[in-house]
Amino acid sequence: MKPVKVGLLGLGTVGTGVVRIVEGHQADLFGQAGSPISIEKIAVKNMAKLRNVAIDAGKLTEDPWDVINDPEIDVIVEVMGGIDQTKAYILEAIARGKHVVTANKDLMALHGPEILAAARENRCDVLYEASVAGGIPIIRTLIEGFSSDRITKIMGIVNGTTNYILTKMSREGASYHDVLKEAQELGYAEADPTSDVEGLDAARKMTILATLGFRANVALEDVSVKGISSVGKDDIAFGKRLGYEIKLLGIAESQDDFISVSVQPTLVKNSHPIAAVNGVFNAVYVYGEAVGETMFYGPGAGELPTATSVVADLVTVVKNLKLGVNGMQAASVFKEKKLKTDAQISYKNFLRLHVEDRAGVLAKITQVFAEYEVSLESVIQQPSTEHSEAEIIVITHNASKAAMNGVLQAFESLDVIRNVKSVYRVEG
Ligand SMILES: NC(=O)C1=CN([C@@H]2O[C@H](COP(=O)(O)OP(=O)(O)OC[C@H]3O[C@@H](n4cnc5c(N)ncnc54)[C@H](OP(=O)(O)O)[C@@H]3O)[C@@H](O)[C@H]2O)C=CC1
Ligand SMILES: N[C@@H](CC=O)C(=O)O
Ligand code: NA
Repeated sequence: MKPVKVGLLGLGTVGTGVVRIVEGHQADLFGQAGSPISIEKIAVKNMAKLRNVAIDAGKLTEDPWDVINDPEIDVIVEVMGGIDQTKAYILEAIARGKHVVTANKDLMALHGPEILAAARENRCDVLYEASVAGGIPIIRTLIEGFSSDRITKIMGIVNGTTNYILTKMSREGASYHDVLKEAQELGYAEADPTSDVEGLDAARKMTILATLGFRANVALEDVSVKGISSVGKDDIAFGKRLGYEIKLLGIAESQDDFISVSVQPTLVKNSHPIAAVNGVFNAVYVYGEAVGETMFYGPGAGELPTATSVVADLVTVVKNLKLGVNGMQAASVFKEKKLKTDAQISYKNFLRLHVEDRAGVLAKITQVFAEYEVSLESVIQQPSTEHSEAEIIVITHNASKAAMNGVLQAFESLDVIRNVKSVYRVEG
């Protein structure tokens, strides 16, 4: 039987896993897809590099166009990363009638609608399960599993690198920089890890999840983003004492079709299942009006978990080829996008303030909260290590983002406050 011919763009962490699974699971893949699958060509940056998997050197090329332009290739698997040039390769592949499987969230978050429209027009599949939460089949779940429900909240740990860093900082008191280096060595981090630690990678993934979950085209610029580079060991320790873990959470919410999407370090109550997600593991919590609470858990990065999702998409493409239905999935994005204003977005907050240690300070601070109608759940005061200074920890009830911005601005000119050490969203 003629195999389905695959062209691979990239043979790094994920590409190596794809080769291993396609080679190692041939019989199972054949059983499921109904055709043999053969990797025919592989584009890499440097052909001289030593590889971690046995490869016929004749299959390698340093020019991705050799793969795209090959009329024998049926499916392009893009696991090399990059945005503009990679988009050009993918659009040309689609124009030539090739199906595409990609792990590239950067590309899908920025240009997904354009690429998917081109795919529909050319009756091609473009599948991207590996782009969000590595080995967790969350994209399929949102498109198919929840097609009958209205989703109102998606909350996720969707970046393995930062969860690995925060876990090691919390459990072992490890240094941020040492653990980041370790995550890079393990193949979890992006080529430029700034996008992991500053939250951009998670924001790209939340753009994709919110688009699919709320069925409206959410854009990357709609996501407010804060990363973990300013999270200190003392924040983690304070959180722990109060019964919280700090996690980099992506949070997408929809109320009456008005949506908000954000990524930020968040204090998560220990009793919430997402607080127990550690190391490189990811989890996506989805709340649907009918189904209620659900949560999906698994490895978010790394060679074989990510490649599992890539190859599962490849099997879907081959099954669709058998059925003659490639590129014919119903569009699941059909709603007009309506974004919440800061006055409509509300959540609990944790604040750590360094203040002057004298009578009347607490009253002045609580007065500011009262002026902005922010009510408080708890206030704790303790001596600071600095002379004549006290530390105040406040947890608010749900308060609008607009009101909290007002409070923080007022604190800038409040003489008794020496320093707003940290402000975190609180969940759970
Ligand atoms: N690592 C992970 O856990 C996950 C990664 N992803 C995504 O998967 C993609 C790949 O990630 P990963 O495998 O970690 O990346 P790597 O950096 O490990 O691998 C990239 C591969 O692409 C090749 N490559 C890069 N640029 C070019 C180019 N211009 N022409 C030809 N080949 C090129 C490199 O060649 P050479 O080997 O010669 O340098 C390398 O083989 C990215 O989009 C990433 O965001 C998604 C989920 C998880
Ligand atoms: N760098 C990413 C890789 C997977 O998408 C992460 O750490 O999650
Ligand atoms: Na996934």
